Amino acid sequence: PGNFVRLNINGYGRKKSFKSQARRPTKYRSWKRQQPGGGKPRAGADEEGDFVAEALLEREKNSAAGDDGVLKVVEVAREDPSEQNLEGLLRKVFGYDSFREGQLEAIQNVVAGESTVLVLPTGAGKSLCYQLPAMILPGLTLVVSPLLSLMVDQLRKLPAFLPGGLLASSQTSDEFHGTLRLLRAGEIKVLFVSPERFLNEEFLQIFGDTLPISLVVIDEAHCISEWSHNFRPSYLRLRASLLRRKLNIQCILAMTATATTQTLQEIVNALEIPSGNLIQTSQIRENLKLSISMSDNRLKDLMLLLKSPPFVNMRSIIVYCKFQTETDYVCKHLCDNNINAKSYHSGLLMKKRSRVQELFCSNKIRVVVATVAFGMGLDKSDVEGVIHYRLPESLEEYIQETGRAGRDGRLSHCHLLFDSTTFYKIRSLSHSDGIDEYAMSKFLNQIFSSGNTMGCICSFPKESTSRKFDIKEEVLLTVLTQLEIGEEQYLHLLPQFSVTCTLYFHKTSPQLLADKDILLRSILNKCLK
Ligand SMILES: Nc1ncnc2c1ncn2[C@@H]1O[C@H](COP(=O)(O)OP(=O)(O)OP(=O)(O)O)[C@@H](O)[C@H]1O
Repeated sequence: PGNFVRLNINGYGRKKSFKSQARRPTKYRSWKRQQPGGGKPRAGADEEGDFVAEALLEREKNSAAGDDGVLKVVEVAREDPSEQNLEGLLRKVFGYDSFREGQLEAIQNVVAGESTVLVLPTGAGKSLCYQLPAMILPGLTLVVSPLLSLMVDQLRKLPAFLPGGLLASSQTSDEFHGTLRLLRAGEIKVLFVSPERFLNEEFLQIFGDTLPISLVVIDEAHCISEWSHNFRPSYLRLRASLLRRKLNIQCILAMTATATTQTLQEIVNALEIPSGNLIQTSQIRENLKLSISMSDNRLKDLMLLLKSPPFVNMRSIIVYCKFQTETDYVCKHLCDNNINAKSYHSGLLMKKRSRVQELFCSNKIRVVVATVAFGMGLDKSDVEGVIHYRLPESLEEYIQETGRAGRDGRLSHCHLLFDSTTFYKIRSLSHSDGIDEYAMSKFLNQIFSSGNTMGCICSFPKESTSRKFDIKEEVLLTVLTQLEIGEEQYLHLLPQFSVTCTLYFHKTSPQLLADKDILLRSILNKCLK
């Protein structure tokens, strides 16, 4: 007693506590061991680690299947990126006969070093538009992606001959340095990065002058816009001026399936993309038949829908719900009524989620009842039906989710169960991102109060700060990010972390140490004593 303090940086966290020096359990420990030069896989590696490890293992198998002819085709396309030569590369490496609409133009732009926005519908083949250039371009291709599961999925799908790596915020220092070694050895050509990690000091130090970057790809670029359905505050730092200044980036490829005119404008402005370099094909999916019905009893209507044509004859259906509990509840109801269904949401263990996805992809489950977590990165071409059990919160969200159906081009059906209670709830929530001047000034006061002047570090537990000022966590982060990236840099955001740990002080008391070290002092201020 008296010589230790429990830190709970976010006001909540893992139940386990870790003594100083002890390595905290990692999501990716097994990953590093699968990398060239790594050791044996760890017994009991955790779920997400296994997932990443599998992706890398699969890639290793793929790369063994490469052949010398590829290098020749790459060389030819590099010398002269004509349609014919790029098609040669497409056939040799990807096994496709021809480019789809928008692909060739995007690839030729990028290879010529021209920043481009690519708006293609879901499943139209956007990934190819950076994968193919990455083989030709001399430097590294960086891909910023909003979700770890998306990054893992894309890493898994990289063709042989295109070695990839991944940097996400939850990696340990060992894993980070493992990827760094591979990068420096030139063993990584495409690097996936989370937006939180991108452009932070540690990240910038990696590059310096030694690792030239040929292309930055911003996947799901609509996350840049505060008006999009999926705004991510950390995407705000993705601006052309910053990229140029900090990493000497000249060419950016922004990709999205769903962007309104306003969102597109924000993307183009932030990334300084010339107006002529917008490639957009029709976002209308002609093969999707959309329908809607008013419903006072959604569970009953869902059952009816699934038991009547056209849904009764379908092999693959996704039912989208809003909440995890709703997902489980609806799924149980379907199973009780002899419908072969499984639920999928981010509350399930990664292993269980992969299993559900696998069973669905191999047509062993007919219906997946899921939250929005199921979909991004799902590339099952023959999903025949998508049912919205709840109203989506925006049109873009609806387009993304219905976009999972009919990726093979065959006629597919999407039905929305509309109920007025959800509608009014969503309508009132749509104003909840607002923030009044009083709350804002109280929050700013706390950040810049006399104790927190220049050169000081302060930390905010997200949950309690959000409660205290009655401002949503995402809005808080948006405000902080704006203070960092505006014309004047008022503060510098350090990476977020959420762990609970116990520190033991053996000789000097924490208070004495705190007098000498501002970091320790501000950490101690947040501790549960
Ligand atoms: N030129 C092509 N010819 C045939 N198939 C292609 C071609 N380009 C891409 N594909 C295939 O189309 C599928 C969808 O591609 P991809 O995952 O890149 O789509 P996407 O546009 O990123 O979709 P989403 O926005 O839903 O993630 C993949 O299976 C891919 O292999």
